[in-house]
Amino acid sequence: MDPHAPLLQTLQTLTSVLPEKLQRPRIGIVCGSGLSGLVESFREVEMVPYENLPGFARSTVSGHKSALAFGLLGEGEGVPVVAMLGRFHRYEGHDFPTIVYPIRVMARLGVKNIIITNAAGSLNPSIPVGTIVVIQDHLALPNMTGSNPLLGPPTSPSHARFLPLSDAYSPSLRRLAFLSAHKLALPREALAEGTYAWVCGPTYETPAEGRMLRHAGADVVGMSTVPEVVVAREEGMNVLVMSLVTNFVVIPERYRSIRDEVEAELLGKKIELPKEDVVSHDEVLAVGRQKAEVMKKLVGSIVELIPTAPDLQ
Ligand SMILES: O=P(O)(O)O[C@@H]1C[C@H](O)[C@@H](CO)O1
Ligand SMILES: Nc1nc2[nH]cnc2c(=O)[nH]1
Repeated sequence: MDPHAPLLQTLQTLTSVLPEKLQRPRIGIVCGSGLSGLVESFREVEMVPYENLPGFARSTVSGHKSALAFGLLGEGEGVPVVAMLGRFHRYEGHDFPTIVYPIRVMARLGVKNIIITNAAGSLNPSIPVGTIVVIQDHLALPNMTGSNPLLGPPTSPSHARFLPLSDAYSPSLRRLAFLSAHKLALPREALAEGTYAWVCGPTYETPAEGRMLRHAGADVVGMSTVPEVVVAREEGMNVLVMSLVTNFVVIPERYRSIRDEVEAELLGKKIELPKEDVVSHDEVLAVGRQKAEVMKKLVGSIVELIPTAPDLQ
């Protein structure tokens, strides 16, 4: 896809369908798997299906809708926001310009701060299922091995050819996440800080892959987000990422030994087998539903605080 061609048309379509007060959202939100319920706290919502927007693909993953939601969030007049209800993943077969196209649209609408959510597996025994992890850094194997979302000519002459990512995750926005958790009286363990590993998917990790990512310093792993972060940074946005831990990545301390089992069997002995877990997308969506309310409140509170932070304007 030529990423430039439909941008103007997308913007014209949005201007023609949106009331004036929703046309310049200040904050963008990306809803991860099972987290589209975030839109329930918007007021004066206008939904624009992706199929009506030139350049937008359709999400094919359950737990992801296919619409942009515009609305007002927070007390008083409210802050104009736009949310992606459904994102595009590389494993669905979308190319990078398509995956990040909505982020480029948000940037042209005037979004300066973006809150990206996702569902992720925990690699860290001290980060249990249900925790919301405020991401401080990432490990992107695809970026490092030839599948970087910025491959190819820059989309704009104003974009840096070599984008630094050492400052990708805004400390000011991360601060607001923890302040909000305090304001909402969430227990301390509801939130954690950590590093997100991006893998292409759609396969979940083998135990050896999970172990490697853990040893490499990742706390959670998922199949999205990093392309959006990279492009949001290229577009000059401040980025906050919050991962909802929906499962533990299966990393057994030791492998089940088929040889031991056979040898025991031959000696007439019985071996106690450890329970073997496998992760499923249904489990991922179920935890998303359980934690939807907390995530909604947290995002709402952060959105309300952003206009009060001078360095985020
Ligand atoms: O879109 P996100 O990253 O929230 O979705 C995660 C990663 C896969 O798309 C899916 C796997 O269960 O959930
Ligand atoms: N790669 C990956 N993505 C996920 N999304 C939700 N859980 C997981 C997981 O365990 N691994």
